[in-house]
Parts: sequence; structure tokens; C-alpha cells
Amino acid sequence: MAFGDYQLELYLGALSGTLPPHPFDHAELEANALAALPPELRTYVAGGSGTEGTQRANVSAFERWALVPRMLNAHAERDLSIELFGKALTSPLLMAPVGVVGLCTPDQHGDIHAAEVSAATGVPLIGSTLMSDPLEDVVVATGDTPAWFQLYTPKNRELAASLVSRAEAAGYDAIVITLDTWVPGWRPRDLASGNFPQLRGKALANYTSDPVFQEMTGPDPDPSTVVFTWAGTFGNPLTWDDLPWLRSLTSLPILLKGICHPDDARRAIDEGVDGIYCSNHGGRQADGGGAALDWLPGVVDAVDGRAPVVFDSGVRTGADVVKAIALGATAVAVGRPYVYGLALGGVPGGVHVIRSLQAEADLIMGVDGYPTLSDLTRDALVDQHRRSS
Ligand SMILES: Cc1cc2nc3c(=O)[nH]c(=O)nc-3n(C[C@H](O)[C@H](O)[C@H](O)COP(=O)(O)O)c2cc1C
Ligand SMILES: O=C(O)C(=O)c1ccccc1
Repeated sequence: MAFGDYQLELYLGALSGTLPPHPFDHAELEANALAALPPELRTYVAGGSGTEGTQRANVSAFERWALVPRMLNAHAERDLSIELFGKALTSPLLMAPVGVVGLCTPDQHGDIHAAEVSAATGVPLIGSTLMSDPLEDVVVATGDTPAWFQLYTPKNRELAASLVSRAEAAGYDAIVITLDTWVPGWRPRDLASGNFPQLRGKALANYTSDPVFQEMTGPDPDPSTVVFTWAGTFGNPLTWDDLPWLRSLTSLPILLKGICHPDDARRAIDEGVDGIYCSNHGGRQADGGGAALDWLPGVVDAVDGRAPVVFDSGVRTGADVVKAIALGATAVAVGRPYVYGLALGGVPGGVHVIRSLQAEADLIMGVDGYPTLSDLTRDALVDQHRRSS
């Protein structure tokens, strides 16, 4: 089903009294999903670092930008399609890597279900290193939709190489290397509840299924050996000196996730990276930072069209998607919202969240007279801060 059909179905359904089973409003979706999740997952999924000020800023930053309507440019059909690393996509959306999504459905196969959402919507899934099913099984469930693999680079270089070569062999189309989480951030809500799923042996299927990791633990390890071995190797504090080695691991496109400074973006492209992923990890890693959206224009300018720029952190509505594109993102990833959809309503719930984002973005482009993504330039936006100061 195309997202235009979804719009029609929702409107006709609602007008004739058939309301969809899942909320449209993000706050309501979050509240219902958190109630549906087991208590030990609530703070981990919804929470962030420190006072969660950065996390709140991620969301509120979108209000700074106002999309200016243009008239007599009405188009019955809008075109939201993009091409990314040679693959055609019907919308500029991606599903951000979320390490515990596997635990967010009652059967503990949430990674597979996220892949099924991807297959149903055509929105690529970026599968996390921290899966509850092996990466090979997850990519099969994405069907014809492209999929990317997100690497948490372990200290053990052979393990890193093994994870990347498995992803390549399994059919993933790109590797996203997350740079901002080689150590977990300061997360008071998780600290207060003594809760960290990985330390309870959860979401480690890509490690336990890996031949190099199996050598590290020895045969038939008990659960505490698995966790101890994982904790010992999880995060490699990478520097620029590691980039050639990372580059050498694969011929797939490599994107660096967590880039917020223009100089980092410029240098990464100069050193042969294929894509930049501007993100502050949804405000989960470092508090006291600005909204990720505020870093996007500088990153886009530094990249200067040499590579695609993916953006995430705080995207909650179709309007947010449109604004991020107008600020120069090539594609926009969504994190917590699709996880909430899955937690609340399984695959149909996840599909509802993705389709709603697409439908709203499409309608805004229609109503406001920006029929294609290339019409969405910075001229489409007014900076409300600047106007009022
Ligand atoms: C519960 C949870 C787990 C996450 N796990 C990962 C992960 O394994 N790898 C990664 O690169 N990012 C991870 N992220 C960060 C997301 O990829 C993304 O940057 C963030 O969720 C975007 O912000 P949003 O939730 O406000 O949309 C995680 C986010 C959440 C909420
Ligand atoms: O929770 C996260 O955001 C995350 O990606 C993570 C994964 C492992 C260790 C610390 C954080």
C-alpha cells in the first residue's frame, strides 16, 4: 500500500466512523506504549541523559522553524522519493537503529518485527548491533527493502571485522558506525532503577552467534560469562587514526553516526566516508548539548553535497520530516516513535507510525505548495528566533 492510499483509507475510514486502533498523537502513543511495555524497559526506551534537557531540546527545536505556505502551486501528487546509495526509496524516511527493539514485543522478536515493518512500508531499517535475533535472520525479514547495519565497534578488532563481514554477506546495503556511544551516557533514570538490559544478557544475539565472540567466551558459556565478555569488548574509544582500518573492513558504503560539528563532517568526507549521520543519539548520551537539529545546517554546509546527510533525534511528526529536509538532510530517521508503535500494536502498530509520518509529510507538502523534496530548500523556512530578536 502506498502512503497516499493509507491517507485515503484513514480519511474515509474515520469519516465513516472506523477509527484506527493506534493513536496519531505522539504523546498519546508514547503514554500507551510505555504502559504496554514491561516496567524495566520503560525508562530505558523513553529516557535520556542527565536532566533530559538535550532530549527535550531535540523535540522543541523543530518549533523554531516555520514553513512558509506557497499558493497556486498545487499538485495533486507529491514526490517524496529519493535515491540513496543507488537504491530508490519512496520517501526520505529511515528506521533508526534501536538496540532493544527486540525486547519491545511480547515474543522478544521485535527486531524481526521491525524488519517486517520495513518490508511493509519500504522504509529501510538500520539494524542495531544489539539485536535479540542474529542479523542474518533480521535482514531476511526486510524483504525487498534495503537495510543497513549499525556497528558498535568492539575493542576486539577481529570481532568488529567479523560483524561487518557477516552484515555484508547477509545482504545489508550500508554500514553505519555509531561514534557517540563507545561508553554509555549518564542516565539517571536507568541508574535509579538499576537497569541496563544488555547487562542482563539481553539483545546480545549478534555476539553469541559470532564465531569470534564464541572463541572469546569458550564453548557453552554461562550467561554471566557472556555478559562479562560483552562488557569487556563493547565500546572501542575510536579516534581518527582508526578510520582507515574501519574503511578497510568493507566495500559497502560507510556512514558515521553522531557527527554534529562541521569540521568533523568535513574531515570524515575528506577521509573517504560515504555518508554523514547527524544525530545526538536522541539525547541519550550527553546532556547539556543543543538540539541535534541546530547542528544540521552546519553539517550540511560542510558536506557541501559531497555525500548524503542522514538526520535523527527528535523527529515526531511529518512536519518535522519536512523541516529537516528543508534544512538540508537527505534522509530522516525516526527512533522512539516506531518502537512505541511496535510495542503498542506489533507490526501493524509500527506500520501505522511510519505511514502516518509519510502521510502527514506528504499532505504538508501538498497544502503548502512544495510538491517535491527539491522544492524544500532553506527558503521554505523562516527562523522564528531570528525574526523575534
Ligand atoms: C531504546 C533506544 C536504543 C537505542 N539503541 C541504539 C543502538 O543500538 N545503536 C545506535 O546507533 N543508536 C541507538 N539509539 C539511538 C537511535 O538510533 C536514534 O539516534 C535516536 O533514537 C533518535 O532520537 P529519537 O528517539 O528522538 O527519534 C537508541 C535509541 C533508543 C531510544
Ligand atoms: O541505549 C542506547 O542508546 C544504546 O545505544 C546503548 C547501547 C549499549 C550501551 C550503551 C548504550
